[in-house]
Amino acid sequence: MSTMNPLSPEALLAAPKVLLHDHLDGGLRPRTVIELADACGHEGLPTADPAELGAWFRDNADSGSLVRYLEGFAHTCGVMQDEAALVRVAAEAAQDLADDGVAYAEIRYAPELFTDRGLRLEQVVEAVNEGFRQGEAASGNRIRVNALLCAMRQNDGWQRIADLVVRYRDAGVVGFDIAGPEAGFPATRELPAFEYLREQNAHFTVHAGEADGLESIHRAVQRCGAERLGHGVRIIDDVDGDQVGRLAAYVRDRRIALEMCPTSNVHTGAFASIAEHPVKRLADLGFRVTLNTDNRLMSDCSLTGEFAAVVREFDFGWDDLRTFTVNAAKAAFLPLDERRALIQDVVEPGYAALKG
Ligand SMILES: O=c1[nH]cnc2c1ncn2[C@H]1C[C@H](O)[C@@H](CO)O1
Ligand SMILES: [Zn+2]
Repeated sequence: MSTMNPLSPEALLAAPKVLLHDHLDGGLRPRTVIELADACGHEGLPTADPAELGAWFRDNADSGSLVRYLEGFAHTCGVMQDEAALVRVAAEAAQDLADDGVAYAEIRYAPELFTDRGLRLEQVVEAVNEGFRQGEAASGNRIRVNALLCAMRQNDGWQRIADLVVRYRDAGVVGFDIAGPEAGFPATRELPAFEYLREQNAHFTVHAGEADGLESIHRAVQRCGAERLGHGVRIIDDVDGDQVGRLAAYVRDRRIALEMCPTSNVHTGAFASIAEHPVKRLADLGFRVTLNTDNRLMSDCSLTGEFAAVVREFDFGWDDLRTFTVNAAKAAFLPLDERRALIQDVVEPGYAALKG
């Protein structure tokens, strides 16, 4: 650990960060949920007090079950059913991440969840893009944001979302994902959507190895062709001490990024505590580990906070945090020149300055 510059909260906030796994509908400001609910007539919020509502989301999320965790999204998606709301939520997300020291983010959402009041999928994508552009500008362009579009694994019609990803590939959408409950909804349920994306040379990540085990990771990587894994934490089940099994070795050797979200993983019951999280073991074994937020509202977290939590628990130093950030920049769904520029012009100088 560097003794030159302590890993203070201020220094961690200032460190340039790259965020690959953050859900738009999991990151609203509590006050915005309340104001939008008022404006659109969404009923059933447990309280109209922002601090209490934030605590309610957190308590609901900290349930030990992914299915329970996902229940909180009814209240965020419920208030995101018109274009103005989507623009606002997306703009605020970009600003909040910029204020958290995030230089580049890929924010994901499922367009089909915002069509209850008649919006078309294209209107959803365009409104969210507009919000990201507004948020970038409002932050003084301290951050750049791209979108990932999710299909919900329990719903049919993943191909429609894959089509949107290809259609908007030059307009701020850089990849595809599937989200929602893992158990009972394998990633191979609509395999042709992934085959289509590969045929189109489009990028995708897959939520796997969070609630379900190694077989879900095997399906995502070997059947679907995932370039990154959402969470992927159960890959640790294929590791015994320093013995790395065949699937884990494949994931490590192909540099398939693990989008790890420690606080969220504790809330959904993947691990009992951050201390039991495999982030350090996997990093030591050479996996392409990245640190992420998942759902900033539901898990009451920030990327700076996730950095602080793993520093506290595992004694990571500046070099480790720089490695996690470079890993994320390398795994971003950006063209190679832009990934290199992010690393050389933003990440490396930022950490060099902080390290002292
Ligand atoms: O950690 C997660 N695992 C699986 N699905 C998730 C997770 N966090 C959020 N989601 C779901 C709920 C959202 O409505 C959806 C799209 O952002 O993705
Ligand atoms: Zn997620």
